[in-house]
Amino acid sequence: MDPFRFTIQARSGRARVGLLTTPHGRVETPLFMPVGTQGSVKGLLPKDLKAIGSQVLLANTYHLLLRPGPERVQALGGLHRFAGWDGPWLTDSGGFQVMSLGHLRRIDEEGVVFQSHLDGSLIRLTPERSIAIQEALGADFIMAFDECPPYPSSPEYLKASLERTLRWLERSLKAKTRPDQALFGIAQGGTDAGLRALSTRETLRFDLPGYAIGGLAVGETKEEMFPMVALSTEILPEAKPRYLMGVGHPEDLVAAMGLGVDLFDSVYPTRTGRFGSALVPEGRINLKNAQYLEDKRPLEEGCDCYACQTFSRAYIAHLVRAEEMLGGILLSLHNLRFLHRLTERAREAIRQGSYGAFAREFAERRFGKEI
Ligand SMILES: CCCSCc1cc(N)cc2c(=O)[nH]c(N)nc12
Repeated sequence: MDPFRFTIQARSGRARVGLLTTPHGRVETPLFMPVGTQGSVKGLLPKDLKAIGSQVLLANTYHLLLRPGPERVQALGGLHRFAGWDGPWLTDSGGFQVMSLGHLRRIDEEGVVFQSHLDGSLIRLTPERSIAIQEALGADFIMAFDECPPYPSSPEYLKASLERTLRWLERSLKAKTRPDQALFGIAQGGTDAGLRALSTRETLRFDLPGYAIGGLAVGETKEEMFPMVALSTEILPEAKPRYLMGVGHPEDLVAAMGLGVDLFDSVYPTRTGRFGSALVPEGRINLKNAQYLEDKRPLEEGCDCYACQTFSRAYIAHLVRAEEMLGGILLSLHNLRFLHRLTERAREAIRQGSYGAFAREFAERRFGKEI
């Protein structure tokens, strides 16, 4: 039986609730995936991630290639055993991080050559090697090796790049050997509607368990991004999960879920938490601001997370000012719980057939008044 069945449980407009079966359990979509770049979601224990409703974690092939190395992770039982998370894992293919982190030396038909950001050593990544690494790491969802073009890029560059990504997808698929891993293709095309449609349609020529919308959330405006998301989900098949890569602001999740996106990831909630900010329905509060030093309220009234149930804004503001680790930990925990509660409420609204009302209520509270 297919280890990656995806069934639609409910619909409300273009939004949908899905049930996605994996070898490491069933998950409900739409869902937000915390990013555990080097095999850990910074500062948070796997048991606490489970407690706040995290379902799928992400890790970076690029980072784990550089340190500790896929062979070591494989010898130690694979990502699930190594990192103590028994739910589903997704690994990105490495190309994006090379272009955003590594010192890219060359990109050609074969793949990319980059200089490690750790020790400057030269490393080659190809579709075949990316898949071999992801197979050794043992994630449930693996990504085809792609190029995420820089923003902005010329139409000529976007077209040549998406065509190469399609050839790399074919090579990624040919290199895949494990039936217990789901390979997602990644559509590109930047913010050019014609090229975005071309890349999405050509990616669909490969019958895959899921499809990612790549090349967005790379610096373009929301006005440029969302028409591409809408165009993508109009073309992508209803019956397969859609993954919008790198999107993690609450308002963007609400808009994209309304367009039929099922999976999200972003470092935003944990990174902004480490920098001292909490996500709240009205937007974001920065605990470095002196106004919170005597504020007895929780980060967010009504939030059920450990940070909100146990501590005041005043205490967390103190921790942030004192540069205590616990400050970033509590804020990361709350911010992830905030996004998981948002997707939980979204799923309930979809089941009730009232996603439109849910999105309007969210927008009124988020944009209706200043904090
Ligand atoms: C662990 C991080 C996963 S998402 C990283 C990411 C983020 C964004 N915004 C775009 C892309 C993309 O186009 N391709 C790939 N492989 N990854 C992307």
